[in-house]
Amino acid sequence: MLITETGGGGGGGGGGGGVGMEGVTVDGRNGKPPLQTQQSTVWSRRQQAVCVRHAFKHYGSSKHPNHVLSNLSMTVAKGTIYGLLGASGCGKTTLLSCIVGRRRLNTGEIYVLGGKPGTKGSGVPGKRVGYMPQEIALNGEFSIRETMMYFGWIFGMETSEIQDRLEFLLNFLDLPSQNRLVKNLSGGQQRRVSFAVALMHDPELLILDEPTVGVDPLLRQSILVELLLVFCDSLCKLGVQDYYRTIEDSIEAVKVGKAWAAIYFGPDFSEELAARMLLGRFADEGTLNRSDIILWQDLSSELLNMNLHVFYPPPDSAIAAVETGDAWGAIYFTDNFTDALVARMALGRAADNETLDQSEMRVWLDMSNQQIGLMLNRDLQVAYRDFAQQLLTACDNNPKLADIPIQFKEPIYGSNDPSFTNFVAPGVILTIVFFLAVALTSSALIIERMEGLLDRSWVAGVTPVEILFSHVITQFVVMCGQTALVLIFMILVFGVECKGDIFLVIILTILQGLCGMCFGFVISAICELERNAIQLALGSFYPTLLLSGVIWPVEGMPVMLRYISACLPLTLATTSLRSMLTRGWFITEPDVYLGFISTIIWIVLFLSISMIVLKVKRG
Ligand SMILES: Nc1ncnc2c1ncn2[C@@H]1O[C@H](COP(=O)(O)OP(=O)(O)OP(=O)(O)O)[C@@H](O)[C@H]1O
Repeated sequence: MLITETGGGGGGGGGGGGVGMEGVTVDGRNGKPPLQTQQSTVWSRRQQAVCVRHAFKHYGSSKHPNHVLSNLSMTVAKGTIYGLLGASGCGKTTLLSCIVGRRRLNTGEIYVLGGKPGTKGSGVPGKRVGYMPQEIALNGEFSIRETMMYFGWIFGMETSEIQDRLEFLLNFLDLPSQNRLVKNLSGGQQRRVSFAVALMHDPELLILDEPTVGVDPLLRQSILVELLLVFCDSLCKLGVQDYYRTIEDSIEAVKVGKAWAAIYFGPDFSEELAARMLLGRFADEGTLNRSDIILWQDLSSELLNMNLHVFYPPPDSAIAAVETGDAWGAIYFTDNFTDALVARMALGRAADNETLDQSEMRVWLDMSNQQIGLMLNRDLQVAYRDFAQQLLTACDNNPKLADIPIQFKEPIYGSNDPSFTNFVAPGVILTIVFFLAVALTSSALIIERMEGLLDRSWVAGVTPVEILFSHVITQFVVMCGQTALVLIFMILVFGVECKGDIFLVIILTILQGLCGMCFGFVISAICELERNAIQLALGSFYPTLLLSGVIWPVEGMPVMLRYISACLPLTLATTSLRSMLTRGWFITEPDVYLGFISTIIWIVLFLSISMIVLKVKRG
């Protein structure tokens, strides 16, 4: 068992000396006293619970390094409680994170339970260690029971086994109902749940990073007592299976070869040992004696030593009306407009310039809204054509003379009266689904990282692939719900036409959602803080919206921008969805399948980047 406590923090920490108890002060520089070093052979290093040799660790660049560990060596023997004492910021947490395989030393060696942390087969990170980080490192939305189930399953425990252990720990650590949510527990209760998680799988090495930080002296004492009970309990599991009533009987059992060791705890052992730890060097002789574990060992075999393990964001007024926004357009007819128009039609090519000028109506439009402006423009031309046709008919002329000499046949795709809604709908659907999914996942890993939960999972042996896929699977359900809502609203409520295969439309939309989720994971893996993730997600929204052909057709962009556009995750998918919705094309058309292919490529790319970033950060 390895425990850290900040020195001068009001009496915490391990007092020196005593059976199975060691206290050590960490670091080097900044005027803090260095650790004592110990010599040992490779074989003996592997026999220890923890063995650190010539450890050097700095943060920052090699030009301006912040040295935290400087030539530190320490040994924690199996079967001992080891207290790591040091001033705040001297490097205790750094050392522990190297021991549990979360960080690497710059130089030096670390052996944990016989292997090097992070190497194959070492079991560290993994279930051989129980780790209680300095932060609570628990998911507040889980109940105590769900928390234990979550970590129990990670450690490969059976549900029944977890339930038994849960009941024991609830009782042992005096925890409230297992159905209480972690976020509703008091600070001290949350710490004890965190402690229970570290003890859950009965690990060989228990690593506690300031288990009593932020708790009142009474709770501090009770946590220490609990620690000691765990320690005693683990000792008893190791070799002493028979219980003898008196010391003499126990010793006799060793003498006659019935037991390998006799362990004796005094009558007030737990309280005395807690007092010894709280008082440190001020503990009196009596407390020291009464808190000693008295051990008679048969050292005739190395076996007993080998098996000892311990457990963690206008013209006038008409034009004025447009200017003030009270009208979308102003139309002015000259005083003799009708006569001039009749003369224009009757005179034909003989019409003079004044007749031509007086026969024109003048229009001032507010074109700030392209859709309303273009619609008024089109409606005015249609109104003129209808009026001219009636006039020509009345004058016994062929009304077709009023038409412009172009025949628009029935369109192959779409209608003669295209709606802007049908043009933007595919892009809008995909943009909404994509960015809702980004919002869903862009902070997932950050929250876990900030709460310390991610660190705890790494130490428990969970891999980046497992972390990522667990998020993909759980968030996928929510994303499917969001996708269904968007499609139902767009098609059933806003009447967006769907001429293609609805099944393919749904698949492509879900794939885009998945793509958005994976992009969110990239953001969440890269960013350390939630606000950076929000800025990156929002920052990527506008360029994507403008360059993906969602609002402005890609064909209308400068050539350079078209290339950039083709490289965005939404562009080919939007073209594909538009082809399916308005043209009714099937997946055999390149415009359609390219959208699917590009989306899948983006998903794989985003997942790979997230995984690589997670792996690099974990290392
Ligand atoms: N990720 C990091 N990047 C850069 N510097 C860091 C990082 N983590 C820790 N440090 C620095 O390393 C030093 C040691 O930090 P560490 O958390 O190991 O200390 P500690 O002894 O556990 O402190 P405390 O008792 O206050 O928890 C501190 O100066 C800290 O600012």
